Amino acid sequence: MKFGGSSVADAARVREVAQIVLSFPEEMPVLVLSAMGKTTNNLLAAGEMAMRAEEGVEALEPLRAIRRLHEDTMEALGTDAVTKAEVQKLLKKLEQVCTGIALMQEVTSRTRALLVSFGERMSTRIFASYLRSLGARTEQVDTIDDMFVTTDEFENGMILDATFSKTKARLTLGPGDEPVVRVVTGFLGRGEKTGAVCTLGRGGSDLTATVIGKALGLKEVQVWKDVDGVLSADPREVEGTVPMPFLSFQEATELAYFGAQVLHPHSMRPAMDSSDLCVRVKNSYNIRAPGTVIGHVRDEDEHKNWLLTSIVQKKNVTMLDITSTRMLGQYGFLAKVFSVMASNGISVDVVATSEVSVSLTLDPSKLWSRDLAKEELEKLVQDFENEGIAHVTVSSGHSIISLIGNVERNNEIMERSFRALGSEDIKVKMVSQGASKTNISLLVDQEQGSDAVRAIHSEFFSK
Ligand SMILES: Nc1ncnc2c1ncn2[C@@H]1O[C@H](COP(=O)(O)OP(=O)(O)O)[C@@H](O)[C@H]1O
Ligand SMILES: N[C@@H](CC(=O)OP(=O)(O)O)C(=O)O
Repeated sequence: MKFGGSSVADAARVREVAQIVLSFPEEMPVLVLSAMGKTTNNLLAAGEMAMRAEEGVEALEPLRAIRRLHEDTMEALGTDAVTKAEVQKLLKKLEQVCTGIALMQEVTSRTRALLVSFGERMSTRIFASYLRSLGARTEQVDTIDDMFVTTDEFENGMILDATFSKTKARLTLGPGDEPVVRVVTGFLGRGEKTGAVCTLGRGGSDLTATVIGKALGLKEVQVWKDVDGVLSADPREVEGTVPMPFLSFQEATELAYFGAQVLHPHSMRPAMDSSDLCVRVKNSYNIRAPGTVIGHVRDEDEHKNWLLTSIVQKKNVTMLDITSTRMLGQYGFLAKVFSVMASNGISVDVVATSEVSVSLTLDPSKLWSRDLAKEELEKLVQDFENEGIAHVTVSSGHSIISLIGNVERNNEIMERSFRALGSEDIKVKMVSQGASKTNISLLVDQEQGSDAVRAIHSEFFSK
């Protein structure tokens, strides 16, 4: 069972979640917890501010907020003295790391990963202590202690195979062992080569949960959030969203990749690799809601009525239009285009080709900062010119609207979507339905992006 930051945001939420966990007396779930509330964001802010700090870093507001939240929570829950001491030690170490950043006037990716790790390391200790106070046998587990092994991208480590055997060994109860609830840190691992603390990328606790599910051969991983499941669109953008009873892993992966914050892009992979593991998205604020089951295939009945699952928007998208009359249609044109992209280390999101041009959208996460993006794009355009691929135009400020649904009925999906967009006078600049069987992508101007999502959502979910 995984509980995200919003589910363990304060003492009251911790009490609620503990009741959810204890309502499964016959089970001894493995719990995966994220940092409390907005602690991860506060830790990142503390790192940035520490770089410019003059006086002692402990005065920095994000650090004060972190200390206040965890001390107040321990006070309210009556945390035992040993755990209190452990958390105080972590808070002290956190301040030392920030002091180091202030002295060095620099915060590296490796340091940021270490910085954010304090969130999950504290939340799991406090939660385990509270469960113990309710009479449950519990054990707090740090995945950075010889359990989750990742590649050495400090803030986006990929899970390495060694993780599965280590996790199985660490969490499997022996024949004589007393049943115990393990409270495991989400989001964290350790780089195989550097041995440095690494994170699995923002939202990575979902991935921690599915990795554990696969390692232990579980039937179900429950991901508890603050919504009734995977919804038909982002509830912060669209009114009247409805929870989906079922999603395939592929739909969930496309949703996450194309911008739905609700699931981590890589979190479905371990579940997809396990023949009988499903993921259930539940709401810790509304435990009666059935939630969304994410599994391999829809059953027949489901499939018959299945049209559109969800609409998701990815903003801040840059598009390249590559026009060449000389090379189009000739063997190797596309290969040349993609080799230029690869040599610049820029990943492509969506492609649409026409008789005389290729349009590519660039994954915004690969364009970290405005000036880097500008330099990077200028070099990219220059490389295309040098390759003699002819004219390239760059345009930014687009949104990709992805329609995750039954692409076998894409005529109906497209016809109704274009009608909805037309009635709002929203212009579609590119359409792409890649190899994916579940995703049709439309490119629109970013300032019309949310209106586009609302118009399509109203067409399919408000009738
Ligand atoms: N299609 C969607 N379905 C459900 N939630 C969505 C969707 N798109 C965006 N969200 C947002 O994702 C949030 C849940 O994801 P997240 O913040 O990662 O939860 P947690 O921190 O509890 O794991 C919701 O509060 C919601 O605002
Ligand atoms: N705390 C980490 C990991 C995570 O998955 O958080 P959440 O479950 O709140 O999305 C983050 O904020 O990215």
